[in-house]
Amino acid sequence: MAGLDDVFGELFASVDAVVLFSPSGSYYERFTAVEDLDVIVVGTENAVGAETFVELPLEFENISERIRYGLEGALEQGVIEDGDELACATSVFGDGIDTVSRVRADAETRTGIYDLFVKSRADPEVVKSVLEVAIELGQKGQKGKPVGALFVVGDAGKVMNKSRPLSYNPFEKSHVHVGDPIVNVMLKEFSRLDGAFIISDAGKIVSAYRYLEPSAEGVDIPKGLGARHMAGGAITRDTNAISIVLSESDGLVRAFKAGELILEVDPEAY
Ligand SMILES: Nc1ncnc2c1ncn2[C@@H]1O[C@H](COP(=O)(O)OP(=O)(O)OP(=O)(O)O)[C@@H](O)[C@H]1O
Ligand SMILES: [Mn+2]
Repeated sequence: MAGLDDVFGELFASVDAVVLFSPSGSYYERFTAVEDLDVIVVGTENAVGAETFVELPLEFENISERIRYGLEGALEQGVIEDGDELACATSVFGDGIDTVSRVRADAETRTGIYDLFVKSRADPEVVKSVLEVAIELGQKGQKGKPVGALFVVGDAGKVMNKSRPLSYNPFEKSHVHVGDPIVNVMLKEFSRLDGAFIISDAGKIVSAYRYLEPSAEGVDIPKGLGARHMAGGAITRDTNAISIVLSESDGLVRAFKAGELILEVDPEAY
């Protein structure tokens, strides 16, 4: 007679690899002890020192997004192949892993998020820090009111050439970098004012209050978004920068690269 093991076992029978999302050390060890099993760890950091590790830029709250982005990174790194069957083990309710999803890797559903972090001109840590600032700003707003903000990251020289100042630049003679706690406070404070922040590949804040003047020709951003998003999208086609935009009107954080919308997250979900 077939038992539960047989029925649920189909979820992980003959998979090409097991993908563990942020496992504990002891949980991971148990998998490495299984013979002939490919184990991939996905997370914001490699806390278990896994041999095969794929870094997530942020801990996606939505499980299907988390899995999708994890597998996209795994595909990009070449640790899995298009069409592979994977048992993805994640935590949905508690601290520990409590759920297994069987997923087939699909190179066609590629979003480009992995490129955004790993293959941009800017340092991945810089991109991650700016995304965090935008998400935090989206959660808290300015004194409780929703705010918008536009961050252009990388290829700063060219971005400066395609923009002009709206006001004096408070970062003119400073050498401050994203990620410094004080800078995060400053960025949030200045976000009340118009224009864009320009940030270098290494994370130096080059300028605030920049009015972007990219050519918007051929840039296709979702309908309903206005000038901030258009400028933010277009500058990434005209230069090798990426941009991260917090919308004052719908509260979402979006990232653009090469003129395309790559990522859309709701700050309230973090
Ligand atoms: N070319 C630009 N460069 C820099 N900042 C801009 C540019 N165009 C607009 N902005 C900034 O975006 C703000 C909002 O503009 P707008 O409402 O048209 O954008 P939006 O895409 O609808 O963004 P939101 O969703 O935040 O309203 C402006 O007040 C200005 O500070
Ligand atoms: Mn608007």
